[in-house]
Amino acid sequence: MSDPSIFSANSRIFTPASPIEAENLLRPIFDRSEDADAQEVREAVREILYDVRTKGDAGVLKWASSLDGFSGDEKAFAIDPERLPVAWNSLPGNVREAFQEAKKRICDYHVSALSLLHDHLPSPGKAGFRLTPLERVGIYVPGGTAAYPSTVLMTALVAKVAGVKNIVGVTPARNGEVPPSILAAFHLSGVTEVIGIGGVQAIGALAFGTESVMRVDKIVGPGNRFVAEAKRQVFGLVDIDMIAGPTEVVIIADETANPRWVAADLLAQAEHDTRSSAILLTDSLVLAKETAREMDEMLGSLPRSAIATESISRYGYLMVVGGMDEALRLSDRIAPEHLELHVVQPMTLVPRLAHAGAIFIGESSAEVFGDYMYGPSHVLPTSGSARFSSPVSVETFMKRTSLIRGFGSPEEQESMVRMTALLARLEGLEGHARSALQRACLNDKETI
Ligand SMILES: NC(=O)c1ccc[n+]([C@@H]2O[C@H](COP(=O)([O-])OP(=O)(O)OC[C@H]3O[C@@H](n4cnc5c(N)ncnc54)[C@H](O)[C@@H]3O)[C@@H](O)[C@H]2O)c1
Ligand SMILES: [Zn+2]
Repeated sequence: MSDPSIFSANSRIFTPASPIEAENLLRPIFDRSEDADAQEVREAVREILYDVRTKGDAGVLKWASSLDGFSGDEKAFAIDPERLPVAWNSLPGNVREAFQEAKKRICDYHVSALSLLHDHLPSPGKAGFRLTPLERVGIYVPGGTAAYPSTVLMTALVAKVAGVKNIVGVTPARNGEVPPSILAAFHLSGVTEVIGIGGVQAIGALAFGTESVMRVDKIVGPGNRFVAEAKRQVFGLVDIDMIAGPTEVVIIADETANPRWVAADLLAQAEHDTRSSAILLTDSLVLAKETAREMDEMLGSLPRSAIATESISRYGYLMVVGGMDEALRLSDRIAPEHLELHVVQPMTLVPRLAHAGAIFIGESSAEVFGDYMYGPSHVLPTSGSARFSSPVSVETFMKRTSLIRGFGSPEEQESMVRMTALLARLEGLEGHARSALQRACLNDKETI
């Protein structure tokens, strides 16, 4: 653990002489999830999931009580739905107003995203597809060390807009209680089925089903490394949105950027978690030095300075590179969850960047607004997975069914019968060939 009183962000300024040196310096951020404890986490998760799968509610109870101090029986898993509106009404008026505004923006964005998705119903002789919402989805809301009601809105509202009928919220009770802000957020999102258990045992209950928890089709939502590993292990039995790792931001900035804003945005990311990563890529040594000075000053009064200092000292970088091209290349290599562009003409960089969960264009578009107020979900691919996966969206909660409606003409049919039978026999599947041949319009079927 770094000592916040002697740490200086200046020690995190790097001036690599070559692209390969820059990549080597950044290597620790790629290994954040694979530290010495990774194997232990996998084993611990396997044991808990085994208990839940084989013992049902008794398995859930065992781990909820030993890990989270849960007291009560399995009837206490489900939270009385009448408590949700009570929790909502207990929030101060200005907080309710902010939540309602967030809800409006999230719904507006996802309704418009949904309007771009269309079924393609096939005309005779064509193929198409249909999109259907999932029937039953579990929304995991983390709650081990802090309450994240914003995550309820950023997942459950998206599921609602997508048309999911049954949404079950799961979140750990801390000291026997689910924070009222979480219950209030479920109420605002229209979720009435809430289960007050968390961690691996909750993921197991959702995936396998127990006597008191009905299994779901998909589990969505972030969580700590135990939750992420549990989702990885149940994937296949149910679908999952992604395996969320520690959060990160990359800021690409030129000499025109405001170092105070850059510093504030780096620290906002760093305060999440000791394994968060906050990275500045700039072509200006002056900006890097001023940003370091601002960070040191801000860290002094930040309530979570111990966490932020720890994450900056391990995974924070103020990297001075040879030019914007190199900054863009490194950013794409990192494929950050969040990418901010503090440069003169930020829109010109967007087409040149292929990999990021969300791009915040221009220095006014701070990532923290994305956590709460911009419409797109703040549940985004982390740890470089933006190279191959997408943010939570309406499509997360939908699936596609192919629709097939015959061939366009007797001639086409005849030709397809012939080719299908040929390929089926090549694969040794005579039953397939005969099934196709049943549809032949030829006079002499045996000649095929
Ligand atoms: N990406 C996002 O959008 C987003 C949003 C909010 C939070 N988060 C992340 O979610 C995470 C929240 O973590 P958290 O811990 O506060 O809550 P959590 O709900 O993810 O995890 C708490 C649970 O972990 C289990 N657990 C704790 N120690 C364990 C052990 N030794 N063995 C087995 N299980 C154990 C407990 O059962 C507990 O209920 C953070 O990493 C945070 O950064 C991400
Ligand atoms: Zn954040």
